[in-house]
Amino acid sequence: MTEDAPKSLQDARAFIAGYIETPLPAVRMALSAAFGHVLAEDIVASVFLPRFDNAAMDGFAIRSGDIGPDGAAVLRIAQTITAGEATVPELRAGEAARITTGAPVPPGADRIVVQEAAAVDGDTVRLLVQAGARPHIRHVGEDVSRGDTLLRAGMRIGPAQMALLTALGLRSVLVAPRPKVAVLSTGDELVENPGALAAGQIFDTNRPMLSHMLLAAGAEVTDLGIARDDPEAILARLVEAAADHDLLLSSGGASVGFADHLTKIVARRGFLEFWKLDMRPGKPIGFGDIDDCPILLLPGNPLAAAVGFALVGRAILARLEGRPANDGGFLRLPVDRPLARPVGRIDVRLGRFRFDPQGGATTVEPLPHAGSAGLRFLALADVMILLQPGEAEIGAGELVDILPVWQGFAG
Ligand SMILES: Nc1nc2c(c(=O)[nH]1)N[C@H]1C(S)=C(S)[C@@H](COP(=O)(O)OP(=O)(O)OC[C@H]3O[C@@H](n4cnc5c(N)ncnc54)[C@H](O)[C@@H]3O)O[C@H]1N2
Ligand code: MOO
Repeated sequence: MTEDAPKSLQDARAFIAGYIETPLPAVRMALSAAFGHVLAEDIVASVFLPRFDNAAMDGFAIRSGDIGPDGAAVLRIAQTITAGEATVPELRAGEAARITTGAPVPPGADRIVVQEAAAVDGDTVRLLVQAGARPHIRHVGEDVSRGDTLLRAGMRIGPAQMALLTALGLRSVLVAPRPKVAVLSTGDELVENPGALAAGQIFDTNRPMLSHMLLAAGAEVTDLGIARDDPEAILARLVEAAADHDLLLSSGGASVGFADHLTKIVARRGFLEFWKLDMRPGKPIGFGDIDDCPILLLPGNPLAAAVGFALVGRAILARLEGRPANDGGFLRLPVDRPLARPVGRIDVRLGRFRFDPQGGATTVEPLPHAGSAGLRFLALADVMILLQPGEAEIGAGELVDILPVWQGFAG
């Protein structure tokens, strides 16, 4: 580590933004396979949406000139147009076309009158157009014009982006590949579930937790299993994985105990860029590389591991995918009760949304802080709350930084 290695969370995130300068090389991928990936190109519309004028309501397409001064029109039903119709004859004066929502508007027609305002009698229809009634036509290009830049490189393809790209008719897109992340748990006390626990042993909870946090964040996960507290065994697994992964993630052995080997391993084989941040839980977080593959050392305490992943791990993934490491900062919500302010370091607390039944603002209710080894309240939490250090107490209603515990594809 160098003298000026980051000590604060903010500096650590800024460091990562600079450390991972270039995103993973972009790949062209079938649109159908691209869900969850981050765009590596701007998307510029090559078509208009809608592609043709179409009816916004079920009813009758007419010419406004046929409406009398009293708003009434009696017209001959000359054609029926359903959605999907390929060729539509022109609508002449005195004619109406029965039409369904989404069907192409016939040339000559300039408004749809809803069927609720129509009385059909054989092949004629009597329509009553209310003053100020809307024409109910969706015009070519009113949603998207050819040449519009719709999505920017760095945006993730979620369900709505998928719908838009599909509507444009794109077959493939240029995206960042999913970062390949290898996850290793370390500790002599750890046992895989299912399995039998002997005295002093516990189930490895960090690996399933972190793996699913990674998957939810859009990564591809390799399970490296559990390594004993043996530096050579740990190193061997990490070196092997470094060859074909974009990030290594370890948990446990990150602190100062005589059986904590991770920082020494990284410093020996690669370079330890930073270790120990001014925050709690998550203090012994470390970051460096092994054989040029970035490695994030997470503490063994489950809450500390979750906090470290949420605050530093997601920032690394963001950079690998070509997104900013600190997507516009944190969300802020008012806390529902006073809280002691930490001194000299960030305190990360767990919180739950409180929706006001009277329709007032949503607030955050801090959950009890039961130490960084606890799992119970993490399982009840919606968010992590970042309490910035300072003097004055945090008052009820004061805005605090929050970030989701469980984040689906959102940076
Ligand atoms: N003398 C000091 N002791 C400790 C310090 C310190 O500064 N000085 N820091 C404490 C803090 S803060 C944390 S956080 C922990 C982090 O320790 P390690 O990263 O070295 O983790 P371990 O010692 O291996 O384990 C800590 C704790 O977590 C349990 N654990 C580990 N891996 C898993 C897993 N995969 N699933 C579930 N639970 C796991 C482990 O059994 C321990 O109970 O160090 C403090 N100590
Ligand atoms: O980082 Mo440790 O979990 O604060 O206790």
